[in-house]
Amino acid sequence: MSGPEWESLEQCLEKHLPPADLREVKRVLYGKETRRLCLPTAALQAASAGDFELQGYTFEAAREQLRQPRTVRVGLVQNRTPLPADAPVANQVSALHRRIETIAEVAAMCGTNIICFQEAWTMPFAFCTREKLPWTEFAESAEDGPTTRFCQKLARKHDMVVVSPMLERDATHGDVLWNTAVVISNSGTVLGKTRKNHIPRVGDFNESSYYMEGNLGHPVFQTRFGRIAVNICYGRHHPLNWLMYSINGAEIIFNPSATIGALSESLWPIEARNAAIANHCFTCAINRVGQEHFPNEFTSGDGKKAHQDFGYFYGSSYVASPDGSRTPGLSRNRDGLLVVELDLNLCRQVNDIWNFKMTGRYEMYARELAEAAKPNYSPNIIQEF
Ligand SMILES: NC(=O)NCCC(=O)O
Repeated sequence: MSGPEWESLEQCLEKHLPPADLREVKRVLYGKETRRLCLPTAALQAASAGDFELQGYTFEAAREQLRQPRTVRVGLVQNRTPLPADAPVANQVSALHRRIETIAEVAAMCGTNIICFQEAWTMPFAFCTREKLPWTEFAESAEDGPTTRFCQKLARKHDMVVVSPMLERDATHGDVLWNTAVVISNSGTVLGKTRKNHIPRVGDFNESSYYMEGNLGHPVFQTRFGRIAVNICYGRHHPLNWLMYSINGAEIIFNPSATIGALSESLWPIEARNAAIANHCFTCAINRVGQEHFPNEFTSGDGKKAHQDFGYFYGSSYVASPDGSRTPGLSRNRDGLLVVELDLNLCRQVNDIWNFKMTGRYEMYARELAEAAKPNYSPNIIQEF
């Protein structure tokens, strides 16, 4: 399994394919070509000085007679944890705040309207360890914890909606922890929060030791720049999870993630993209980068020797559009900001072509699922003997 030495699929294709083949391969792999977005020189220089990748693309929609284009710029941030996992908790959080502040500054220079960070962005992804301290100390109030206050400042300063996926401690309701994304309006107001609905129990993803499945359903947030939802990481393997955000009207669904190459790299380009196609919406897949080492060895009951790291977080963040096209991914090995311009009119335009909302047999599925979820359900198999 490749680590940082293999930069990206795109770079590999570009290196090895003659231009005519590359064009055809990209057409098949990525759909209609996304145009590169012209980004300000000052932003490119600041990204280079800050040692992170900056890429920009744009998805176009047809001009309509009665509706103006609904153009929005989203910013996807992928990053390493700047300090080692055994540094003091407060130092790790503040180093991450500083890193994100720098990247958000560049996002603002690129005209970003909605920015989203990676899953549990204020901490190392320590859920592999199953240890409680110090990792539970990274949890904060979603409403007024230091990270939310930090994001409110960013939102106000840059007139930007901020999606902040973090470990939540709900002190009002039994001090319970949740894997949450806080959505902060461009005015700086906390618009609300959403919680991870599906908790992995695979490999070293021992997250159920920390929090339960979310209890807030599938909220969609009406922002000044469009209706958005957040399907946190492992939720992307559940098509019905995407569907429910879409049924509630999401035009853009963010998928902040933390996932490693050995487990999911071959699924990564497919799942969020398929969700964009199936639900006539834009999806934004964000993954963290690098390898995180933990002070103590851990095992996960899967026969592997005790180890101190999770594996390689392969970045590769990208945006997919309702017409099935997608941007190239950010690299597998660098911090990065992907700025993508979307015309939200494309959601309805593709809906009118493919009609998945119209042809979806929701009432039939609802009836059959209600039956299938009963303990005495007997699967509808017809057989000769
Ligand atoms: N963070 C998380 O849910 N990871 C699970 C692994 C995956 O879904 O690829």
